[in-house]
Amino acid sequence: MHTEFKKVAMIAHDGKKAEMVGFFKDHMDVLENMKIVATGTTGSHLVKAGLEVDCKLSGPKGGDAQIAALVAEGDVDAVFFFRDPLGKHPHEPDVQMLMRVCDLYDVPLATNPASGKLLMEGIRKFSK
Ligand SMILES: O=C(CO)COP(=O)(O)O
Repeated sequence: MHTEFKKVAMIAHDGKKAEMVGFFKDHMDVLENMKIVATGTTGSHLVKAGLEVDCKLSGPKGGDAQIAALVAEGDVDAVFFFRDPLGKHPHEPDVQMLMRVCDLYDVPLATNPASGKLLMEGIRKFSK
């Protein structure tokens, strides 16, 4: 199991971006000690909220696939992916692939804010 958290990925579907920004601000104390990578549009929102973020392509243009590749390479230690279960996503195969790769490599994946909070508390504990 992952006990060292150096880099996390943050991704949110459009209907969840506001919640992701709030979540990001609420956990600034943990995140400021970490590298952050994000899909393009999510990342641009997070940059505005105040931290350095490595912004990949937008999700529908391949951003989820880029983050999946980082997970497969062992370069991402946890994924926060706030999904919108009511939305339609043209890149659903990429979304499934990212989640599958997290399961394949046993990388923690939080797909909603409630599980995100619990994962962040775990990261906080291991980072002490
Ligand atoms: O589509 C996404 C996740 O599947 C998110 O991508 P953006 O952050 O570019 O909107």
